[in-house]
Amino acid sequence: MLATSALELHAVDAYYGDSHVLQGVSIRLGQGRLLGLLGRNGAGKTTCMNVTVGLLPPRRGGVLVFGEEVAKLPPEQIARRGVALVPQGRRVFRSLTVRENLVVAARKPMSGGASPWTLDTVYAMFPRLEERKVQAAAYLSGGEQQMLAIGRALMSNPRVLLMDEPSEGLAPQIVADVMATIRKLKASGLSIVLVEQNPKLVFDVADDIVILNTGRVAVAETTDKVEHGGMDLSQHLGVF
Ligand SMILES: Nc1ncnc2c1ncn2[C@@H]1O[C@H](COP(=O)(O)OP(=O)(O)OP(=O)(O)O)[C@@H](O)[C@H]1O
Repeated sequence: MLATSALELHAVDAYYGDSHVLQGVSIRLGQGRLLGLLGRNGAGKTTCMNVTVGLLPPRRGGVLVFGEEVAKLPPEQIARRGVALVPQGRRVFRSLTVRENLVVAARKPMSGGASPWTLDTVYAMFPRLEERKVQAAAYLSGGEQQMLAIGRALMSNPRVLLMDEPSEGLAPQIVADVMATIRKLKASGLSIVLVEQNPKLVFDVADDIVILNTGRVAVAETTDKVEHGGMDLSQHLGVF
C-alpha cells in the first residue's frame, strides 16, 4: 500500500465563473518529495495552487493534506494544517519591514512536524534579510523579495510548501541562489511543489513531474522518465 501522500488533488474540477479551468486534475505529492508542476502560460498551474490553499474551492473532486480532506475548508484552516504558499509575484507586504513581514506569518508547527522555523533560523538561511530587517519590503531587490516571500512561508512551519514560479523575473545568479535554497528545504524533509515555466530548472531538483496542458494532466511521471524516457514534451511545453 502507498504511504499517505503529503498532498493529493483528486479528480479536481475548478471554474472561474463559467470557465472550466481544471478538468479532472489528479496530482500526488509524496512525503519529503519535490514535485515539479510544469505547463505553458495559462495551463492551470496557479489555479492548482489556488485550489490547494482554499482560495478557489473545487466544484468537484478532493484535496487531501496528509490524508485529511480539506477541499471545503477556508484558507486559514488549510494553512493551519501546514500548507504554505510562496505566491507568484512574491506579494510581500510592501509597507511593512522585513522583520514585520516575517513576524506576522509566524505559526507554531503541527505536532510531529520538522524543527520549527523562527526569525533566527530564517535569518540564518537568508543573512541578507537580517541585514535589511528594519527596511520596508518595498525597497528590497527582486531577489531579496523572493527570499522574504520564502522566509515568510517558512515562518508558518509548513509540512507542504507550494512555490509558484519563484524564479520569475530574477537574474540568473539569483535564480541559482533560489534553487540552492529549494534544495536545502528539500533536504530538510519538507514536501514541496515547485511550479515553473522553465523545465530545465525543475529537472534539476524534482523527484516527480506533472505537466498540465489546458487544464488537464498530460504527463505524471518520475523526473528521470520525463527527462530521459524519450517523451515528446514539445506539444505540452513548446521549445526549451
Ligand atoms: N481570476 C481569473 N478569472 C478568470 N480566469 C482566470 C483567472 N485566473 C486565471 N484564469 C484563466 O485560467 C486559466 C489557467 O490560468 P492559470 O493562472 O492557472 O495558469 P498558469 O499555468 O499558472 O499560467 P501562468 O504560467 O501564466 O501563471 C487561464 O486560461 C487563465 O486565463
